[in-house]
Amino acid sequence: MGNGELYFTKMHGLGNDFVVLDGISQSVNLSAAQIRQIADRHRGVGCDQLLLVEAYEGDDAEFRYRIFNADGSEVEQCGNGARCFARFVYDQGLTQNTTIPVMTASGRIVLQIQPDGQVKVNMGVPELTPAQIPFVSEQRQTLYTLDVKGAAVSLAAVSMGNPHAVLQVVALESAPVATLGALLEVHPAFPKRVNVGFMQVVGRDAIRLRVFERGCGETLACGTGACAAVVAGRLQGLLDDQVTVSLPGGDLQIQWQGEGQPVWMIGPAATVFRGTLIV
Ligand SMILES: N[C@@H](CCC[C@H](N)C(=O)O)C(=O)O
Repeated sequence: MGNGELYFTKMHGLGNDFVVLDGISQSVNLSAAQIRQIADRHRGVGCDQLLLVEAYEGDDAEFRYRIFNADGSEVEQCGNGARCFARFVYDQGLTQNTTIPVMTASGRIVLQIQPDGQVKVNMGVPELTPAQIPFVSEQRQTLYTLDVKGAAVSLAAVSMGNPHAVLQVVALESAPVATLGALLEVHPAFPKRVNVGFMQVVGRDAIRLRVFERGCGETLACGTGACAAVVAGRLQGLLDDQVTVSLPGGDLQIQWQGEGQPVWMIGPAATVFRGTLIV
């Protein structure tokens, strides 16, 4: 640290907050330690994830965007981040298009800026094969049972490009999000660690959700977590194909027609401030 400056934008999607860096107009090469410092809420700007926007050379996408958790780890996908990325490249004049294909570490996704300013995202087809999540199991099941410190925990396992465990709870307020979330994040059954969602089913078209995110702890909202929860709930026969997911930071609309189909997410993205980082 201490030998350069980087322009950044602070954004959030339902309180899941991001430092967004334009890696097209400036050169960005950050170590994991520098990302941890930027994400630090006392010694840095503070964020759940850092998003890096880059040019993409191929024909099938306009941009590439990379996602780093607050602990410095690079990850595959981020739903709230995708919406903020779309607003960022559009509002900064990096594109004039309102339909924006972008390459992520888990493949191509397509973002659509809506007339009301919200962003609709095709989040791709969920992956349910254990080895692809990755999750250690001989066969695919709707629900798995894991031993967590001697207790049997029932959960669904879904990848939205990144790995998710989804647990159903009766009362969200008293769910052991911090304790059980932290234990499951590093459970050996998830070799790349996991995001852990606690889902309360309110009706066939509504759930409440809290997510303990891999690499940063509980956040106010998790877009891929909302998608994974709807997939898990649909596969258990609990939900219809259009679901309002209420997170601590606000609501997302999630649609999933079923096996082999992509998950659609609609939600807001907000810009909070811009500034200069000393790195
Ligand atoms: N907040 C994100 C997910 C960010 C990445 C996640 N913590 C992981 O490690 O996979 C979202 O909105 O999806």
